[in-house]
Formats: sequence, C-alpha cells, structure tokens
Amino acid sequence: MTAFEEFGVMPEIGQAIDEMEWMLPTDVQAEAIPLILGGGDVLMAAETGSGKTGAFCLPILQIVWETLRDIKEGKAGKPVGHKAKPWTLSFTDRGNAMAVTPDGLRCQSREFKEWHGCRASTGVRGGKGKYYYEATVTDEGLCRVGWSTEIAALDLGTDRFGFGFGGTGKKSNCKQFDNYGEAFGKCDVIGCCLDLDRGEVSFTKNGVSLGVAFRIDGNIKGGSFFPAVVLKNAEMSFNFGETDFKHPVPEGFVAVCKVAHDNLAVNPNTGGEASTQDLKPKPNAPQALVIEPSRELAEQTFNQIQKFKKHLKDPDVRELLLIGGVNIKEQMEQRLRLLTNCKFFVLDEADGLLKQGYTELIERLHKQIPKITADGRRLQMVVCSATLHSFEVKKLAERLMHFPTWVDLKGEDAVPETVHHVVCMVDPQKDASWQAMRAHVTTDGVHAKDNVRPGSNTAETLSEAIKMLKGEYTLRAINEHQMDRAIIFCRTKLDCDNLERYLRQVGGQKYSCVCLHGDRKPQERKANLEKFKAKQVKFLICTDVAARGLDVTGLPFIINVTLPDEKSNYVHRIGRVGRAERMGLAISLVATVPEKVWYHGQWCSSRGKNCWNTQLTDVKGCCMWYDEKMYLAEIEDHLNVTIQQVDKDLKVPMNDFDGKVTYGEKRLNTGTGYKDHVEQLTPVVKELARLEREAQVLYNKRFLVAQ
Ligand SMILES: Nc1ncnc2c1ncn2[C@@H]1O[C@H](COP(=O)(O)OP(=O)(O)OP(=O)(O)O)[C@@H](O)[C@H]1O
Repeated sequence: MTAFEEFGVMPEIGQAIDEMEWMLPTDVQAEAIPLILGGGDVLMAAETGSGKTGAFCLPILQIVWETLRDIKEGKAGKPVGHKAKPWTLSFTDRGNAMAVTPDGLRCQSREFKEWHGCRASTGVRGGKGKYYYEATVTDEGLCRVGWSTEIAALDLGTDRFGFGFGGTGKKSNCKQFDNYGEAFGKCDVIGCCLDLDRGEVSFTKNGVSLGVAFRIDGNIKGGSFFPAVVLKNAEMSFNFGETDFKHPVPEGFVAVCKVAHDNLAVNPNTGGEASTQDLKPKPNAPQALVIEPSRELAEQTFNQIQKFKKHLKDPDVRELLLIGGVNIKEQMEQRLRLLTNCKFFVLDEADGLLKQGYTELIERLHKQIPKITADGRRLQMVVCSATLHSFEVKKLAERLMHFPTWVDLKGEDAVPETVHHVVCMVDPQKDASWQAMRAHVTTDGVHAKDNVRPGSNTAETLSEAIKMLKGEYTLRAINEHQMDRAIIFCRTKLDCDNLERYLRQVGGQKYSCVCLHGDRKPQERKANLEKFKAKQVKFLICTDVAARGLDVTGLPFIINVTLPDEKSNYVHRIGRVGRAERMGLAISLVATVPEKVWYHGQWCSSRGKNCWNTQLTDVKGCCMWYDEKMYLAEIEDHLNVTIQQVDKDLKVPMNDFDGKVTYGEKRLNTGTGYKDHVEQLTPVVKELARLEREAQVLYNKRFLVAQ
C-alpha cells in the first residue's frame, strides 16, 4: 500500500502517483486530501511549490471516477427519478446563496446575515381556481413561504407582489409584517392556499387552517402566481402535489400541480432552464470545474490530471481544457450549460483570479451549479493559493463556501525555506558605470523626449540610468551564478521584448531566451514555455502572467528585474524556484531612486501600443513614478522578514544557506530526508533534555519553597 492510499486514495491513482515518484504526500496534501474525500469545502493556503495541485486533483479525480462508476452501474441519480417533474423550485430564479436540490423540491440557504429567496419554475394564472401546496421546515432557521408574482422581489413579502407567512408567526406583504396564525419551526408543515376565485391567500399549519391572510389586490389577481420562499440560514422542502400530501387538501382546493394546462404559467425568470430530467447525471456532463488564472496554468493542471488518471480505466474520466483562442466561446457555451451535474468548483490561485477581475464570472458559474448534486452530495468548493490571506478571498469564501475548513500550515503568507531570496540595490548615484556605457539594453523610451544625459542629476536622468543599469546587473547575475536556467521577470511586455533582444545581441546561444507575455500569440506562448521546460533555451523572460503556479522542475534561479507592485506576486514569482524540496535562488534588483515607467490605464485607447503619452497618470497620462524602495518595504512588512541584501557584484555571501546547497538540487544535509537524521537531531535532543532538567529543578525548588 502506498503512503497516499493510507490517506484514502484508491490504488489505481496510488499507482500513478508511485510512477511519478511521489513517495509521501506533502503536508498540505496530507491535510487536504482526506478533507476533500470526506466531502468538505477547503480553503488551502500553503507555500508555493508545496503540491496544492495534487492536493485537490487527486481526491476530485477519485470522486468523479466513483460517480461515473455508479452511473455505469445504474446506481446514480436514483433520488432524482426518471419521470419528468415540471413542478419544481427554479434553479435560476433564486438568490445567490440559495441552494436547490436537483429534484427541485428542497432548498437551503446557509447565509445567516441576509435573506435569500426562490420561486417555483411553474405557477398558475387565469384569475380563477383554488390551489394548494405544502412546505415543510426541514432545518432550524428563519423562513417565509407563500405565493408571489414573477415580478415580486425574491425577498418574499417585501413588496406588494409577494405574500408570505413567516416562522415567527407574521404575515408579510409590502414590507408590512403583521401577526398571523402562530409561529412555526422545524418539522412543521405549512399549507399554502391560493384562492383566485375569491382573491385570497391563506395558510394552514400541520393541517389546521389559520384563516385568510391576504386579499389580493384586484390589479394583480389576474396575473401569474408562483410558490415562493425566502430563507435565512434555513432549509425547507416542498410538495406541489406529485406525491401524497402530509395533510388533507383544504376543501375546494387542488394540488397546484393539477392546474389545468391553460392555467399553467411558466416562470419567465428561469430563462428556459433545464427540466429536472436533465439532472440525472450524464456521463459527459462536467463534474468538476477548475478555474485557473492563466492558459499555462490551466494546461499544467490539465496535464497533471492526465497523469493521475493513467491507470483509471472503465469508466474513463474525461478532461477538457478550455483556454482562450479558437472556438473558446462555443466550447464554453456547450460545456458550461451542463453545469447542473457539477460536484466540484475549484478556484486555483483564487486571490489572483479575484485581482484579475473574475469575481463576476465566479459568482455566475457558482449560481449555475446546483448546491446539492444528483446523488445527494453537496457541491464542494476548493479555493487555494500561496497567498490566500486577503480580504477579498475571505469575503468570497463567506459568500460562496459552505463551512469551509482552512488548511493553513503557516497561518500567513510565507516563503518556503527552500527559496533563498536576496535583493541587490541598484543605485545610479553610487554606481556611475551607466555614464560610460556604450552598449546597453534598449530602454522603454519613457525618457526619449527628456534631456537625459550623464552629468545631469535630474530625476529623469537617474530613472534612465536605472533602466540601463538593470540590464547590466541582470547579465552580471547570470554570469556570477553561471545561470543556465532562469526565469527573468520584467514589469512590462515592452521590457521583456527589450531584454530578450539585448540578451540575444550580447550572448547569442550563451544567453538563449524566449518571452512569455500577453502580447505573444497563444501558440507562441505555448511553444516558448515548452522550449524552456525542455531546456532548449536557458532563459524565460516574462511578465507576471507567469508569476503564479508555473512548475518547471528543478528550476534553480529567478531574477526580478523590477519588483512587482503587488506584494503577493513577489511570493508567487520567487516561488517558481525552491519547489518540491529543491533549492532555489531569487535575486531582485531594486532601484534606490524612483523610476518613471509606463502605466497604460483604462483611458489609454491603444493600451500601450505605439503610445507615447509620457504625462503622468494623474493627468490621464500613461506614465508613473515607480518607487521600488516602497514596494520592497511593503513586501518585507507583509512577509515579516528583512530580505538579505547583496552587493552590486551579486555574489551571494556564504552563510548557512549557501555553501551547503546546489540551486536546483534537493538539499542534502538538511530538510526532512532521513539520511543523517540522527546526527542532525542529536544536538537538538540534547538541548531539549537539558531544558527539561532545568525546568524540573526549578519546579522542585518552587514546590519545596511553597511547602
Ligand atoms: N507528494 C509529492 N511528492 C513529490 N513531489 C510532489 C508531491 N506533490 C507535488 N509534487 C511536485 O511538486 C511540484 C510543485 O507542486 P504544485 O505545482 O502542485 O505546487 P503548488 O503548491 O500548486 O505551487 P504554487 O503555489 O506555486 O502554484 C510539482 O513539480 C509536483 O510534481
């Protein structure tokens, strides 16, 4: 039995993991896999390179496979039934936090601060007839149930189009809450009666009539009425009459599902939603949806799933990669329409997704997925990142997740011990070498029209000097550490292109490099990344598009030509090294004086292409002064560390870290390996024993004194 199997992973997946030479689960995997297999929502915050992808892919793959097997064996979807049931709660005409079971007969909202409502997908119309349905309180909480027209607010009873009866014994319409009947709670059955002949709404509790609650305004009486409910951290189930009612139908009334065809109203807010027949699990409908912040990352996760499923046969689990480019819209539409069978919603690099503006997409997709799946399982959400401790993520988790468990090994954003990160200050006032530089990297042209020249000490001149010096320092870092593999991060696409040209110009094959950024075509991005991974080129020059998640086995070095202005991106960038217990060195070049840089905001019509507006952003220009010293302070503050500084020769001093390691290789004499374990632990154990003795002596002394 492999170590992973001990955590509940099935042998076929265990075999694939074994072949990938993963001997033991990482800490985050050991914690998260059982939680996900057990059905929980998980917020996974763990350092870069700690194996979060496996931590969610493995258990999800397993559950998806088991579901497919059940479908194949005819075990799945039983609760849904095969008969068409037009009388259900709507899957779309509902509040954000309202969950509806696939059979459409039970709903739940776990939002405890706000009310969330839902209407049935069908109703009655025609101004005549007497209709009845039952709603049962199936869990503690606050609820209100009744009838509403299609234009009523989902918060039933808060406008004149909705008529509700609440658990506190109040009826409500038009925000007017009056005493009515009596309070009700868990297990009580509320009968909701609509008498269109007389224009009255009344209720029963456990079969006992509570009398007329409302007289319907003549204007709306002729409209359509739908069963409606609103909940606050509560759950209710519904019977529209397709199965036996718990209590006798009041005299003269009929079950609402028996409405004559001509008087049947379809809820126009449902947008032609699927009938419940569609909710029977389909072998091809997506069961897990994983959202990634970049093409490259989506592809990487996709590849990892393919590796994990290698030995999973019959039924076959199929995976689909939806990335920008050809036919994406078509593919999305086709696939995402079927989200009614989805069991897992994963947001990888969640804080990054939110920062990139995907909140709306996430909420829309979440809304489309039923919160309880066909086989009675709750939708599981997994949200992960190395920098999950942001306000936005916490808000999102509160809104969308169901009592999530934090798998958070450090409790704050942290850099793995395997990443050695240093900064080198670039000071054009102390290092005047730029004044005599003949060849240098092409700068971004921000100062093309400024009178920048050696000798003048203007802010613009120093800013231009920074740009020139950074090209040289980058080369120096490469040479000093004999880097033959590194990711080099630049701030803009233009900076990447300029550096690429410069490295090729000065070094040819010696500095062979490719670019990865948003202006390169998808095929080129893919090819460039593959070339870099296959070691056909030494350097990958990229913007923050590659900051997150990219996993290049054994990558020894990264260089930040400019620090990111977003502190979490520093953590992600430097986390491209030091992965899977290998050591890595990250060098950041930090200007001591402000640098004027391009910043093409929303107002820039070309978004940077051929834009020469060097005015500052506060006058709608496209430049800003970039203060790296400030960003460095923010990063240090965030990580609660002082980052080691190295001199301009970029030599990394020999210390505990260096000298014992080869960047790109696993640590030999430290870490968790069992080799030399005893030797390593002996001094610590001795010290512990000494402390314990000391503590005992102290205790005895005090104890004896007290006696
Ligand atoms: N249990 C394991 N044993 C050995 N290697 C592992 C194990 N789990 C993951 N890895 C390897 O560790 C590397 C990092 O894993 P992964 O990409 O999942 O990290 P991550 O936590 O998602 O990092 P990031 O936050 O940067 O996205 C990968 O190369 C992966 O193959």
